[in-house]
Formats: sequence, structure tokens, C-alpha cells
Amino acid sequence: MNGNGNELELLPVDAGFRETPLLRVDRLVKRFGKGCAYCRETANLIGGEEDPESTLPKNRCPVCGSVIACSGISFDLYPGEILGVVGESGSGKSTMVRSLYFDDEVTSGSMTISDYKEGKANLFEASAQQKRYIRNHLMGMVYQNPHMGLRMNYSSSGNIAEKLFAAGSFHVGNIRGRAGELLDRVEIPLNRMDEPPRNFSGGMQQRVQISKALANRPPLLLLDEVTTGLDLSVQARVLDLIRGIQQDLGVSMIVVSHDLGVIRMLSDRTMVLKEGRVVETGLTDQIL
Ligand SMILES: Nc1ncnc2c1ncn2[C@@H]1O[C@H](COP(=O)(O)OP(=O)(O)OP(=O)(O)O)[C@@H](O)[C@H]1O
Repeated sequence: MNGNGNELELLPVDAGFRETPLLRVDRLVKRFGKGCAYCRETANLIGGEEDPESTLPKNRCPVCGSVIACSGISFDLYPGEILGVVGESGSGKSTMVRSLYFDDEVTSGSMTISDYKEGKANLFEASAQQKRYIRNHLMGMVYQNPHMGLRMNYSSSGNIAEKLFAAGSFHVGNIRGRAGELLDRVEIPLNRMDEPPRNFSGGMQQRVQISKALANRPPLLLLDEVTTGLDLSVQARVLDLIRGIQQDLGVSMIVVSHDLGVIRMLSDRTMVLKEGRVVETGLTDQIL
């Protein structure tokens, strides 16, 4: 009860973030496979309840065998927030983040970004050209495998230049200056900025990938298992760097990891996926 004798209002877990969400995802469904009348109509129901005896993986349609990798995922991400996404192998984490970056085409659902058309356009329905614009101006992606995000044979500065060209910067002097600034921020020695990432260690490649993803100053950065496979000390350095970048630039991030230590270190809120669904969302301390 408060002083007026009224019951205190329960605050939602995201009450600390009072602004409009930067990103809003609503009922994202991603099906691999043709689908059939059964799973098309009941995509949101596939989770095992309807046939507890089934030996099929719970995210697989029992009629046509299609995999429902994401089964109606909804969440909001606020400006400057880091949202952790955890879940066992096959729970749909990577598919979700790939769908947000338009690497995979979704089956249904909507995604809006407040910086694009006042948050009123469903980006999943945008044209290929609009999607390119959104990727080039509003998003950055860091993949687990640096080969997915970098051209290993271009110079590191050239990788960054590629992203800047795509975002509409063409002044060579400015591009070189910005590449140097970004590589310096991720602690790549400037005398190595013209070396190709294939010459670098795994941790350095991830740092180049992060600098490339930040080149266009995106409000949203997606990170998919970025420290998996790195030595512990190298992991710690990359995580420190990500945290520092978030504090300096205020960029919103979605961090996918199966490693709870990574999630604990980085994320304000955490969302738990299981069999393609959100089973829990809350403050990281509470979830973990
Ligand atoms: N291209 C594809 N074709 C068919 N099924 C796929 C494809 N990609 C992913 N899947 C299936 O979608 C489901 C979710 O996979 P996803 O890789 O998103 O999970 P994850 O949580 O990221 O797992 P991990 O941590 O092991 O990477 C799994 O059942 C997987 O087999």
C-alpha cells in the first residue's frame, strides 16, 4: 500500500527503460520446410503440448516435418539496452538474430525500428532495396564465424571502407580516418590496419568484425556467439571491449550466447528461448 492507501502499482521488469523501444519484434515465425495446413495454422502451438508422446523434436511439425525454428517470438529493445538471448542448442537463437538482420526471410511476424519511418513500417515486408538501406544504416552484425562478416583477403581498413561505401560515404580521406579511429577503438595496432584479417588471430578478427559492424554508427548491433571458440583471456578482452563500446556509444545490442557468463557480464535484460519460443524474459540478475 502507498501513503494514499492505494495498492502500489507493480512495475514491469523493463520499467527502467521508459523511452519508446528502438526495436519491436512481434510474433516472429520462421519455418524451415514447406509447411502444411497443420503447421501453417498452428505454428504458434507447436511446442509439444498437443502430443506429449511424440518422439519428434518439439519444434518439428508432426505432419510434414518442417522445423519451426522461431515460433511467435515477441520482444522490445530499448535505446542503449543490451538484451541477452540464451537457450539450449537448437532453441532458435541464431535463426532469430539472422532473421532480424534479413539473412533469413521470415515466415511471418513484424519488426519495427523507431528510427525508420517513425517505427510504423514492418521491416520484414520491406523491399530488398529498403532492407539493404536498413542493414547499411541502422544495423551492424557480428557473427560467430568471422568469415561470415569479413572479407579475409581485403585489408582490415578495406573491410571498414566497404561498410562505409555501402552507407554512402565516398570521401577517401574521411574513410581512412574513420577506419583508423574504429580499429584503434578495438585495439588493432594502426600499423596493421592494411593487413588482411586472415593474418590475424581469432580474437583480433572478432575485433575487426566489431569495428566493421560499427562503421556506419548503427543504433542497433546484433552479436551472435561472438566469443564462442576464443580462449578465456581473449574472450574477456572482447567482452570488455563490447561493454566499453556500449557505454561510449549508447548503441542497443542483442547478444546471443549459450554462455551464461557472457550474458551475465553484458546484458541488462535476458530472454530465454526454448524450442523456438520465449519462455522467460526479465532482468538478467533475476533470470540467472
Ligand atoms: N537452414 C536450415 N534448414 C533447416 N533447419 C534449420 C536450418 N537452420 C536452422 N535449422 C533448425 O532450426 C532450429 C533452430 O536452430 P538455431 O541454429 O537457430 O538454434 P540455436 O539456438 O542458435 O542453436 P545453436 O546454439 O546450436 O547454434 C534447429 O532445430 C535447427 O536444426
